[in-house]
Amino acid sequence: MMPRVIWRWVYWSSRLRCYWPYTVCKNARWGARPMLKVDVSLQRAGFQLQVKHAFSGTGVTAVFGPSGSGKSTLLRVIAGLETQVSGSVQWHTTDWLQGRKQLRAEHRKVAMVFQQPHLFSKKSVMENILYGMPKRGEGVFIHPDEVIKVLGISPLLQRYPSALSGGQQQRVALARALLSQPRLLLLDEPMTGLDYAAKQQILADLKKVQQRFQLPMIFVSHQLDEVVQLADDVVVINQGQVESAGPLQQQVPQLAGHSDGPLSVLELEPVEQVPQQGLQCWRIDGQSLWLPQALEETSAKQRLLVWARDVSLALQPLTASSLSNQLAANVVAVEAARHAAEVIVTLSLGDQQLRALITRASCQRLALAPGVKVMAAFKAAAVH
Ligand SMILES: Nc1ncnc2c1ncn2[C@@H]1O[C@H](COP(=O)(O)OP(=O)(O)OP(=O)(O)O)[C@@H](O)[C@H]1O
Repeated sequence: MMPRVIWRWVYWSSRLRCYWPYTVCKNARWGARPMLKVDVSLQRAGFQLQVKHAFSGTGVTAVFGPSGSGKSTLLRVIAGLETQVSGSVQWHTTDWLQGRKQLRAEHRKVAMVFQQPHLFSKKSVMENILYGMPKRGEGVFIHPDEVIKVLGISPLLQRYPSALSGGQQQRVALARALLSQPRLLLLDEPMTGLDYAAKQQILADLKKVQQRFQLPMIFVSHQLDEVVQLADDVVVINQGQVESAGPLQQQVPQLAGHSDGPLSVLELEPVEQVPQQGLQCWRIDGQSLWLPQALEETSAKQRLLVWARDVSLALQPLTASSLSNQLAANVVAVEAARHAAEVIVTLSLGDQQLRALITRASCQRLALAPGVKVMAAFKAAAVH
């Protein structure tokens, strides 16, 4: 009989996720709280990359910025694919770059997924995904069966790349990257050129991969919806330098500065309620939102990108309106917008913020000021 004290220890330590086999396995795989420290410089004709940043070694980091700002170059530096770089890149306690001395790309255990899937045309999907996998069991933490299941690619395994759509090819490239057993996954705009449905599928796959394998990811994008859906942290790059960096919610104003104007990112709680007429119910600040059903049903929290220009405000609930989603909120601040005739009204929804871009004239007519209660309405946008 195991003494009661040991049972208690096993029970509580596993509840607190500090049960030793868990801790040992996790640390053996990723190291305790790994971090990627980058301090590099790279000179090209008409362009200089000068980046100093400590990337989180967990979760998903988005590298966001305008075209030509150096996002892909930075990813290639991390992967070890740029020879003309100097400085330092350190993964946890291992130097990948020191001065001009580089650890070769294949020794970094980093996998990269590019805009183009680069599959072997003469190999089947199965052969493609097993291509970079270590031969024996050593160091194999991600099993092919699991990847096939998570990405739902079993019907494709016997096909050849020429018989796959662009989205399917990219999912195969992702499977191959995962089976190379990387400690870090780099994604360089993997959804470029895909249609809406294929893009949503890849986004859903990446979320599942992150949840299932807990693999740290850095992905490059200049698409705001991708960043909002995937990223825990955001690094904004401009003209080869880090302009700002931090958790997604903190970076919302910087993201707005490089996109189509002010916006909000709302965190929605799922509600156990049967979808009605293709709409699914979500909860925010104790209020309901009905939004078009996501591609895949989920019981997890979701993020919703709301453009401030799509939010309208009223002092009373709107009736006889096509706008079905209305939320009661409080005005927190009224600030000048880019155009002199407009203002940005920041509202609080519990501990979250929603921004509305309205005309200065409307703001005065409604006498909006901090503390005023309003109804905020916006068109239902799909949750992904
Ligand atoms: N192989 C190369 N040789 C010379 N210059 C290059 C090369 N690749 C990129 N550049 C230049 O380096 C700069 C940064 O390019 P990079 O591809 O990293 O930007 P980016 O932010 O990823 O852009 P995009 O979002 O358009 O892909 C640009 O000025 C680009 O023209």
